[in-house]
Amino acid sequence: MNIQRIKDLPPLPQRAPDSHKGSCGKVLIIAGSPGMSGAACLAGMGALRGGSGLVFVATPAAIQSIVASVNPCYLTIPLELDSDSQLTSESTAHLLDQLPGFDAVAIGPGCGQHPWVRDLTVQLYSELEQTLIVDADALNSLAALETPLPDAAGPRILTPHPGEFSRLTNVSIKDISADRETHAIQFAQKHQVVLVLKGAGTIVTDGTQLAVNQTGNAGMATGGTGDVLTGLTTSLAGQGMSPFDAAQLGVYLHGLAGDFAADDLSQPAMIAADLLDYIPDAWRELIAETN
Ligand SMILES: NC(=O)C1=CN([C@@H]2O[C@H](COP(=O)(O)OP(=O)(O)OC[C@H]3O[C@@H](n4cnc5c(N)ncnc54)[C@H](O)[C@@H]3O)[C@@H](O)[C@H]2O)[C@@H](O)CC1
Ligand SMILES: Nc1ncnc2c1ncn2[C@@H]1O[C@H](COP(=O)(O)OP(=O)(O)O)[C@@H](O)[C@H]1O
Ligand SMILES: [Mg+2]
Repeated sequence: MNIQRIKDLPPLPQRAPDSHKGSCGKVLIIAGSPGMSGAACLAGMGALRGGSGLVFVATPAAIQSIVASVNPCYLTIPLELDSDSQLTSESTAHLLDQLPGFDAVAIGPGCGQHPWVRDLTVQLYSELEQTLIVDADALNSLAALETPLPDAAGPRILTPHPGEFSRLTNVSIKDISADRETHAIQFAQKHQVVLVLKGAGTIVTDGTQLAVNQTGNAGMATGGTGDVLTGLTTSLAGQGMSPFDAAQLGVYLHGLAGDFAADDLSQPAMIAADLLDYIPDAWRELIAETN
């Protein structure tokens, strides 16, 4: 199959003067667990900085107050767990009832490898009609399945780093690193997903198109930067961008924010939360370039 190499960025989501929070995308991020509340916060704030009109973060009830206290701009939904680490039936019903109202959904950052994460990931992967961004422990849940990936009811964007991709494919990190493009394209074709293979020169491919990202730097090799990307990509998908375009633009903006952060703060000192403070500069540069 001929692969189309994409060099140009897609058009940016438009924000009409009469836009309101109901027209800029409403997204849901399912993230976090005790000890990893930060991943939920970083992903939620990444979605806010991406431009979403409304961001909801669903997180285990035990850490809801921690997550909510970090930023007042997203809303939180408590996930009630039973003694088997499963969602209670009331909590499942409450979450599923709200799903049709979201424009895009993400699952995985900081969720840990618990039964509720595995079951909810599989259910959303197969049944959600909107774009689903699958990251971190949701990827690990898919990798642990004894069956092939389920058929998906809607577009899927998978955002593994090489370690997660290795678990998904049963190919060693060394072999993946030797030919990142081929492994990414084959996976995207086989599973009909947009695959974002992270790391220096992040690859975005849907199996027919391929973009190799040119922004970003080694200062981004610090915990939590991927969680910010999940939020950003979910936000762009929720603003109506196609899954491939949302992934390509999200990765580009994320890396550009990282480059601005490194310029000001240095690669060693920058941390994931700094990316959130530099996404505005990245947006400004992109908006100026396209005007
Ligand atoms: N503040 C927080 O709450 C944070 C929570 N996190 C969560 O921590 C959990 C574990 O995720 P981790 O990703 O840390 O652990 P993993 O065990 O999934 O992956 C880490 C390993 O993957 C490999 N790897 C990653 N990037 C690579 C690259 N570019 N090239 C080659 N190999 C690479 C390395 O072997 C590395 O040790 C997830 O739920 C994640 O979302 C992290 O996102 C860090 C921040
Ligand atoms: N050397 C690097 N150059 C460019 N980008 C990098 C580099 N190292 C890490 N990144 C980026 O940082 C992010 C790390 O994501 P991930 O490994 O999921 O981190 P975490 O799970 O800790 O949030 C990815 O977007 C990745 O592309
Ligand atoms: Mg990650």
